Amino acid sequence: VVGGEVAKPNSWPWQISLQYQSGSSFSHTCGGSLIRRGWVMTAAHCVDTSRTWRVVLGDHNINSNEGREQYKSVSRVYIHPNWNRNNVAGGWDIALLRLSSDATLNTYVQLAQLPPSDQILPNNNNCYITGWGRTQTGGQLSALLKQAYLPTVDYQTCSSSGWWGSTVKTSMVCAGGGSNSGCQGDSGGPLNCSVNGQWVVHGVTSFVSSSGCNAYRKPTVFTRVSAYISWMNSVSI
Ligand SMILES: CC(C)c1ccc(NC(=O)[C@H](Cc2ccccc2)NC(=O)[C@H](CCCC[NH3+])NC(=O)C(F)(F)F)cc1
Repeated sequence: VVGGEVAKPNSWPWQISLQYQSGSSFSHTCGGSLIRRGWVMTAAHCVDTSRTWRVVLGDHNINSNEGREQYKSVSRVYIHPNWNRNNVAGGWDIALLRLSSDATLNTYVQLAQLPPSDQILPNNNNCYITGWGRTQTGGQLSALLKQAYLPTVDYQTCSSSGWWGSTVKTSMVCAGGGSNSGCQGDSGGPLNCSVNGQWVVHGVTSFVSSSGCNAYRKPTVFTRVSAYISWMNSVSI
């Protein structure tokens, strides 16, 4: 997350850290959202390589064990069948992870609220991106979970010339486009939007401009969750 601030610990209790085994330890690679006690929603591009994954729930500092974490291995990865790893602009950048055992829900670990099928937010809706991703283009991961105010940019604007043009599809959500943005390592994490006074996960962090994470008029692009509700239900969730 470029810009924004360190989040109050466990204030986004559905946020998870997706980590892969490297040697004898695990490394953070992406974010995700706990959507059922045994299921995590993340980006397809996060899991389209075969690795040993683990999901950390209830985390704040990914480099230390603060006692609130739950560590889960992943028993199965469901990548959207239409995902094309050579074309992130094609969309379909969504995947579900079946956990080896159910999470325990408590103050630090809660389920995300998902939107109704095909709900589209208005322009400039109040949203926050959260994650442990790089804090600058080419910078380092954040040890502490960060949040940044990232209001939605509607499709008409986001797909116009000077913005993303035809790279962005209606199955995506744009947010930001100013000094705040997502960045590598935030992939798969939630775009948390305030709807009727509740936080609803409307986006899965998908891509930023290759000329820089917070490039002007290149909002962070998210998979639009409301476009995939039926697919997620079909994965026997
Ligand atoms: C033109 C279109 C096909 C397109 C292709 C690629 C991108 N962006 C990218 O590929 C930039 C590259 C990058 C590297 C370093 C620093 C900044 C940006 N990376 C990204 O946007 C990666 C997803 C890559 C998926 C494909 N493997 N996502 C993210 O960094 C995140 F966290 F914002 F979601 C954007 C659009």
